[in-house]
Amino acid sequence: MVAPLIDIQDISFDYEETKALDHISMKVEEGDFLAILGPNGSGKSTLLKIMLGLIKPSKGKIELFGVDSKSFKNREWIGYVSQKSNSFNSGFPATVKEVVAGGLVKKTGLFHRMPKKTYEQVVEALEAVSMEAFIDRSISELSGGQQQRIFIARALIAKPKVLILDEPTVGIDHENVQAFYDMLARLNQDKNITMVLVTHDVDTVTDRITHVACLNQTIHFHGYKEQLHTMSDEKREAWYGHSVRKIHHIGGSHT
Ligand SMILES: Nc1ncnc2c1ncn2[C@@H]1O[C@H](COP(=O)(O)OP(=O)(O)OP(=O)(O)O)[C@@H](O)[C@H]1O
Repeated sequence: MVAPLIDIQDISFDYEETKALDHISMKVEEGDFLAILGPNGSGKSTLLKIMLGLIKPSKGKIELFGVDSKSFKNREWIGYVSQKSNSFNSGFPATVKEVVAGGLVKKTGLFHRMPKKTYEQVVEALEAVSMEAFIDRSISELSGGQQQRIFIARALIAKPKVLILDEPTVGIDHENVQAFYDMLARLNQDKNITMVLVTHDVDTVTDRITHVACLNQTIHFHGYKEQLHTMSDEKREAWYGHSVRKIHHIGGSHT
């Protein structure tokens, strides 16, 4: 049997006084498109950072591709687009191709002329996010949504098997959010990239995802989105407090 790509085993995490995660166990399997949902402060970003190895759990362990994360070497298999990736200084002088090439694991340094192979890799990554026409543009001239696609291309150029995105649609206007999630769904289905994302766009993301994890310090539900309606009202209340109505349509429940 193939090992889960991410296997979180009974982890807890405290920031000094604050308990952020409490005995979390969950697995992400190859091909999943998982949305992690939860109210503000429920530990979503903390969980992503643990998956990425940016912070170590206070308790428990995590295996990546079947290997204990402490000895996992193939970090390039896990791509990451952080929440604030597109909120850089608007005067940032780089071109799109320079930003995307910056995602290569083996960097060739700063170049006057980009090597042909690097250029081809940049084009391929930009094609995957339908942004190849923007290759020579300055990144600072692009819209928030276009910049976010460029940062995804920057993650894709290293050929990750999993892409982890923290609220990727922040700064993207409403009309473009649908198209953005369609693009992620294509990467998931056509390029077999497993997707893990944190989002508040519950309405828009529902059609594209396969799995949902409902987090609020602990996991209140994790499974196929179609099964979410089996979650009891008490669990929903414990998970999301007063805003539970917001997510009732996922999984086919209309209560
Ligand atoms: N660097 C930090 N130092 C101390 N406490 C922190 C730190 N980062 C997060 N926290 C606390 O840990 C808890 C979980 O935070 P986290 O950022 O993981 O939540 P989140 O679900 O991503 O929130 P949001 O939806 O608002 O982005 C919160 O109570 C938060 O205040």
